[in-house]
Amino acid sequence: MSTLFHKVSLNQFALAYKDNNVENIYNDIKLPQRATKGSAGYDFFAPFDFTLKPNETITIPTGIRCEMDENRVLMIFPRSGLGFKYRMQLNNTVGIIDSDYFYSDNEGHIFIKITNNTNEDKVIEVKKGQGFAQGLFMQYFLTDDDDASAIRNGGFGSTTK
Ligand SMILES: O=c1ccn([C@H]2C[C@H](O)[C@@H](COP(=O)(O)OP(=O)(O)OP(=O)(O)O)O2)c(=O)[nH]1
Repeated sequence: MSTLFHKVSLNQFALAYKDNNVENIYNDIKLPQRATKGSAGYDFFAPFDFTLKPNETITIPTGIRCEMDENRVLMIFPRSGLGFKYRMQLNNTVGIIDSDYFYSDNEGHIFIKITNNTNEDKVIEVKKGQGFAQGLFMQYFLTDDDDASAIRNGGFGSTTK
């Protein structure tokens, strides 16, 4: 039984983050953490600075992968602060990280895609190390006649034929 965040390898991170400075950015990546004893969400920290003008979108390679038991799922939500102040939104509304994603060829690298959906013309500025999304672990259940047996490899529609 385990539930643990890990970093993806430097090579894997470099496939998604193409920059001369990739090694420094990678070394500074922090594993998600809860802010307080009673917090439900593990904050995901920005690996680098980014700015989003109104209606702009960015896909953040978090550098993080998550190992968890088969009956768990990690759900990614916005942090309330950025949502309340700026209408920052996840493009998929909620990110679903499946337990078998960890074993994908991409090491289960978690991507978080967000958009500045402001209706007040606000610019979102997120600094490296700032929490910009949060992940919640949940338990899920199966139907009595469930017989899913396919093996996942990859994300975002990889199991859709
Ligand atoms: O915001 C997200 C959402 C998903 N994923 C990864 C983890 C997840 O296990 C995988 C597949 O996501 P999901 O099941 O939501 O996508 P799908 O479009 O239903 O594809 P699939 O057929 O691969 O299940 O992509 C992310 O990295 N970030």
